Amino acid sequence: MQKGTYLRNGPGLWHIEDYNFRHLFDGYATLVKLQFENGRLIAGHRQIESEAYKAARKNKKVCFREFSEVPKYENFMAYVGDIAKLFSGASLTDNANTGVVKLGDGRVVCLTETQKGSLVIDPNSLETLGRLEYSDSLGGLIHSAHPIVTDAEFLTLLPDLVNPGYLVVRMEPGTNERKVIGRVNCRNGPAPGWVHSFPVTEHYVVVPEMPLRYCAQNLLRAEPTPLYKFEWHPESKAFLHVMCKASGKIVASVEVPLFVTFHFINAYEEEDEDGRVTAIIADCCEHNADATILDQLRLQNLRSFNGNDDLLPDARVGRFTIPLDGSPYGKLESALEPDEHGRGMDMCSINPTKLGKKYRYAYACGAQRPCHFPNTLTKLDLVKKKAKNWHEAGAVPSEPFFVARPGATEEDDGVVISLISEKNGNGYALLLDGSTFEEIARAKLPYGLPYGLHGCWVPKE
Ligand SMILES: CC1=C[C@H](O/C=C(C)\C=C\C2=C(C)CCCC2(C)C)OC1=O
Ligand SMILES: CC(/C=C/C=O)=C\C=C\O
Ligand SMILES: [Fe+2]
Repeated sequence: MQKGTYLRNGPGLWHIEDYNFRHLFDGYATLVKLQFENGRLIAGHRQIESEAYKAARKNKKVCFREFSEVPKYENFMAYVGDIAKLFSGASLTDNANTGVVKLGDGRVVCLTETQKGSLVIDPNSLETLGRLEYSDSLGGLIHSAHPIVTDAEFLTLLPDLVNPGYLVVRMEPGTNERKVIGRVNCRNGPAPGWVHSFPVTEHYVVVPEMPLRYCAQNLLRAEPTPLYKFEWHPESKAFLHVMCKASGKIVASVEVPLFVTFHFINAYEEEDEDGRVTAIIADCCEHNADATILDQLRLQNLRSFNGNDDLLPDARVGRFTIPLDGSPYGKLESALEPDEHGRGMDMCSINPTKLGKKYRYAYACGAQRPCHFPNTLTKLDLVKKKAKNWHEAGAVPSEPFFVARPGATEEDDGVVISLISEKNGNGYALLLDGSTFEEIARAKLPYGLPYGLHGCWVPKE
């Protein structure tokens, strides 16, 4: 196996003193590393030292606005003061608990939905080095938690809550300056749809406009609503916009069936026999247009599985077809029969060399029911429309992360890394063969780790 370090980020600490958080996404970020070297594995974990985390530790209470937790105000004036700080972003969290990416210039950055929560870390010591201060003046407070990162660029979306739309921006390695590629105006709705992630093809950026939209009112609330900072607007419909990366021009903007997704898997350009691009295909982990998955990720629900009740809402690989011939509608279908993966589907990865290109395989978490949370690792063959599943009773695996074998020519030639939380609270690192999906190795960890979200690979130079 290639020498290098797998890093995984995620919310990992869900209490301050005796106050317990309610939602999975509220936890203070915990970074985990698995360092592969000369056939040995060195593991470690560390809390990310965000301002939000440090302030909570110091003051023994929540001090910033997290995903659903907000500071408890001593009096009405304190509340009003905090609302004012919301508009400047000062009261928003920088708890970078969602993902971790390696930029083309070697910096490793942990991210969340807030722009201020872009924190540079040391991949060896896991030390928090400081904030990535964007040097442009694009402003805004939020961005997509999943930028598209390659050695050549960092692409992301900046939702505009005032004038509903999205800026598509690009940052070059070695700089902190995002430059605007173009802007998409929302087709409908009081606010932009949530953009936790978005897909790209070789030449285009796909901007999703989900009917699960940001909600300014919910942002101001002290108590969480069932959809947290969002609102479900089926009447506002759903759209996908396609922007040319080189010119910033919108080449398609189609209405699609209602959908709910956190994670796009990949996208690519479909060509006719003359090599002309006729359509864009975009795949995502789609929750059957049901936003209740967000509330299902409350810790009380996740921790209350009794072995019998089946509470995980159905999900599938949603495949969008976006025609580029000016037609007003796009299609949404299941890319394979959802029963292939137990009707659970999230936390996906692909071979990064296939980013934006026609691809065959994806790795994700599926379900072996009954369950409350995705509990299998699944390899999806999107050509044969088949899935191969890994499952161990009572275990919860985190996102399967694909690392190609050096010199590989086949798409699935590599290993899949996942961290497994066992029923008894212990945990281990699991390596599956990317091709056969059989176990290659497992390494028991000296202590259990919290569930985590997204990872990246930092090769050893
Ligand atoms: C995972 C994961 C974490 C996460 O969100 C965390 C925050 C702090 C999100 C905050 C917000 C929104 C979700 C909507 C708009 C406002 C704002 C408060 C920034 O989301 C995840 O999926
Ligand atoms: C854990 C999850 C979403 C994470 C977002 O980053 C979804 C699980 C759903 O089935
Ligand atoms: Fe995510």
